[in-house]
Amino acid sequence: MLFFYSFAKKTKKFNPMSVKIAPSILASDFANLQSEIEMLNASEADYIHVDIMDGVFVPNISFGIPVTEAVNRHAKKPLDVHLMIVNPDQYLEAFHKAGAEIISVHYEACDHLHRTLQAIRNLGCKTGVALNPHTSVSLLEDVIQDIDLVCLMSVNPGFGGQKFIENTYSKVRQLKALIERKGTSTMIEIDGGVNENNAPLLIAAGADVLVAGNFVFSSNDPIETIKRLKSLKN
Ligand SMILES: O=C(CO)[C@H](O)[C@H](O)COP(=O)(O)O
Repeated sequence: MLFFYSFAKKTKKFNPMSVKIAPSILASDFANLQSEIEMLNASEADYIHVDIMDGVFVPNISFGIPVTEAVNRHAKKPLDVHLMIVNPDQYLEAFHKAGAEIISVHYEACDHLHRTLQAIRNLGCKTGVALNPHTSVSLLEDVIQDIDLVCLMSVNPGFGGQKFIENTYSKVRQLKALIERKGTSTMIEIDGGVNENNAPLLIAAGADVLVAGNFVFSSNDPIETIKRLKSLKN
């Protein structure tokens, strides 16, 4: 519970009963990043989702440490940093210093996931593990107690604006069952193709955090879109 409230400390409006929304700035206007962050500050978003892509782990390059640091300078919401990179251990400290509150690494990119999670914890950040669509949640059985947030990829990582993969619902239910069986307070985050049609089903399956890129930033009124997503019930 303490963990839950510490995430909320930077958030002005906070309703513990509602799903949390993490707009992905991958879909924002990079030429106007400061005003995009100020828009998110004024919204009901819970986190700012920051996608780091290296062109190796995923077939796209987004931005890196200096941009994350610049975002953090203006952000009044916690940064939820998703590392889609190889050798994440090498950059954990740099992203911590750049302002990350949650650091998610990919299961598929870590040879020694337990060690990586300890390193994230030792920096004082919350630990996140992202799973590609083909990766089974059962692989987290022996490490779930060390994970604050599991990010289930509902698209193949690398690009915004892709179609949501329907198998995600079943993965959310499996992960929820694992978390309940192990008695951890791990949050379930969904990333990719989230919109107001699939969001209620994801919430019903057990999702705690919804990442939304294009659905928010391509809408006519992103602040209103975030509010609508946040008010959705299962
Ligand atoms: O991780 C990502 C892509 O790898 C993005 O965060 C994700 O795609 C969100 O964007 P959208 O909501 O537009 O799908």
